[in-house]
Amino acid sequence: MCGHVGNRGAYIVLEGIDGAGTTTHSRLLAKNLERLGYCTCLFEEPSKGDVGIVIRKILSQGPFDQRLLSLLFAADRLMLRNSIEECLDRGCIAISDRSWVSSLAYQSYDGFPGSASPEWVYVVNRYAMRPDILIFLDVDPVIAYCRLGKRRGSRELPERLQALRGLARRYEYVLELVKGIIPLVVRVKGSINGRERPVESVSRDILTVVLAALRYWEYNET
Ligand SMILES: Nc1ncnc2c1ncn2[C@@H]1O[C@H](COP(=O)(O)OP(=O)(O)O)[C@@H](O)[C@H]1O
Ligand SMILES: Cc1cn([C@H]2C[C@H](O)[C@@H](COP(=O)(O)OP(=O)(O)O)O2)c(=O)[nH]c1=O
Repeated sequence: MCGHVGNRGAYIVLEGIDGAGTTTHSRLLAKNLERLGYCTCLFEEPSKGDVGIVIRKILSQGPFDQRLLSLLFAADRLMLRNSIEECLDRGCIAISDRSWVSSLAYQSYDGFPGSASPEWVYVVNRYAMRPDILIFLDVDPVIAYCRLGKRRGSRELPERLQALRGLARRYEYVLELVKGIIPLVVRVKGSINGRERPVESVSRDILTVVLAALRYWEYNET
């Protein structure tokens, strides 16, 4: 997996359990960086392309074999790769709502049918882009569960909370695994002591981390 640091732009990925705020904060990060004069491109996984559409349909229909999903997700992100590289070649910052790190966590969670080993998922994603910065939004599963309920306007099933807890544990394991692969892995608190944290505080923390890394890399390139 290849990284792109310095004057070729940077690839930043936001990760977390469902409801952690990856969508909200990838958009806010792009907006904040643009305001500071950086050029950005936003990506999301699953994508809005043909394979991404198939994945979303499968996800909406209930439990599905995770090994098959791993392959679909890997194909979807390989199709995104050219667009991400083009963005980086222009010296822009590519920001992605999720990456293969989601696959390591979700598709290896044994609460879903046909779960795969993280090692196999990693191999399947051999040609996926390696993020330069991984921001993990650390949100209490209960808070995420309540957010998901609000989003749908109804209470989520109790099994959903159990899955969120299981996925949070998978992420802990996966973050340890990727520490040696991704140059910068940062945990940002999306909730504190089981309480909501204002969106603005979280996005300020994310921006601070990203700017520090970009400036460090820019400085060390020249
Ligand atoms: N501190 C926070 N950070 C991000 N989202 C928050 C926060 N507090 C409340 N929210 C709400 O939680 C929801 C997060 O949704 P979203 O960004 O789609 O999460 P994800 O993409 O990780 O599932 C949004 O409706 C947002 O308004
Ligand atoms: C990228 C990726 C996502 N997913 C899951 C996480 C989410 O539940 C879902 C993405 O759907 P989405 O509605 O975009 O959720 P979110 O806004 O929380 O990102 O797909 C995987 O299981 N594996 C993957 O590799």
